[in-house]
Amino acid sequence: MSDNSSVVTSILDQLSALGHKKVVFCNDPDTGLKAIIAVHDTTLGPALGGTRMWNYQSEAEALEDVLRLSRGMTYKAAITGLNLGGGKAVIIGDSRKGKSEAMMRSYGRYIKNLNGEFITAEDVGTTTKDMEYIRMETSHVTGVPESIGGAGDPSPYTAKGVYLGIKACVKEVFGTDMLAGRSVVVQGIGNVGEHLVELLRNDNVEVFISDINEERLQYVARKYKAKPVEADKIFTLDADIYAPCALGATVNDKTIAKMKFAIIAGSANNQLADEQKHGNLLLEKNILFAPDYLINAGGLINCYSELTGFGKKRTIQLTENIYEATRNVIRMSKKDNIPTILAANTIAEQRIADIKRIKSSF
Ligand SMILES: NC(=O)c1ccc[n+]([C@@H]2O[C@H](COP(=O)([O-])OP(=O)(O)OC[C@H]3O[C@@H](n4cnc5c(N)ncnc54)[C@H](O)[C@@H]3O)[C@@H](O)[C@H]2O)c1
Repeated sequence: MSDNSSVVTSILDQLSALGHKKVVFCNDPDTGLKAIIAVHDTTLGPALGGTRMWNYQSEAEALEDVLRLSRGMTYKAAITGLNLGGGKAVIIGDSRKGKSEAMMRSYGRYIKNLNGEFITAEDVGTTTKDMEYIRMETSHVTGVPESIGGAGDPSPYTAKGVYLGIKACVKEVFGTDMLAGRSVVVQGIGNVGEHLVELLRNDNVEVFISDINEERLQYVARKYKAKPVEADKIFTLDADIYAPCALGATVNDKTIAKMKFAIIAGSANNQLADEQKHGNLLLEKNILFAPDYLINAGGLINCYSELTGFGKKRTIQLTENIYEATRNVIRMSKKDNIPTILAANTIAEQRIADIKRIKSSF
């Protein structure tokens, strides 16, 4: 009895600590589905966030991930000016072997039961095909294939936003946003990473790449004339920019100590292992950090356009705003001598507070 109650208390404590509204645990033995849906905040609109499928070592690890990721979505939508709240979901399992139509449709039925409070899209380990299965059960899904009326793969827009975020940082550090002659390390050359490598190589940037998938590493290296690097060597490289495009928490005590980069700007969510501590450490080391949720919003913008019916032109316009939004955050960080992540959080929180106020008055 006491064991159980302490587990319940600790889960609810975790929700309170990050300000979550709701978490739904999905368990369907018939299809093997084990998922957690987290709704962080819905002040600005329905909570939209991708579904990640990952082989988590434990349920506690999966819960921690979904809580951190869903909070990030609230901030991402807020700073991007979208009328969306923040949510995220994780499915526990191996995306290469553990998926089936039945599992995805079962998961879709859990989303349906949330009556529009949560809307999903792809993330690491899920594809447009999975979104198509979810769509068979609920309309609360985006990122479905273009052939059935969706906005398709969000990754090119995410990569474009990251590229513009890099340019905004380069302008700050080097006085011009021309990228030719600069060097960038792209960690993780999956959907977003590959598009980013292409954009950078088109600008004659020297690009180093690393990925745990050796076959993919060699393929991308050949295709774009990028330079493969062993995973454990990247943090000591003498390059201008580090672009994390794999998983989170790669900016931590150990890696910061080795870094000689001038800029960190990539697509991975939650790059700082500890926002406060590592945001400050980067400020002290004079490494300019582009807040991840600000510059990787292109994919969310694409989903928003699908939801609202705005179309590609609007997606491109909103994605292009990322350059100026990044410059604004850098300006605020310099003026107040605070980490860029803190500046971005302040702008996002202010928008949420302002809209909460008008919604409560009439
Ligand atoms: N796809 C989007 O539109 C989008 C939008 C916003 C944020 N993101 C974030 O960007 C990141 C990349 O997304 P994606 O869609 O390209 O995912 P992906 O799964 O297509 O690619 C991730 C790549 O990282 C590699 N990888 C994993 N661990 C690694 C490690 N330790 N070192 C080097 N490589 C490693 C994988 O092998 C894979 O090739 C994720 O963190 C995701 O949450 C993606």
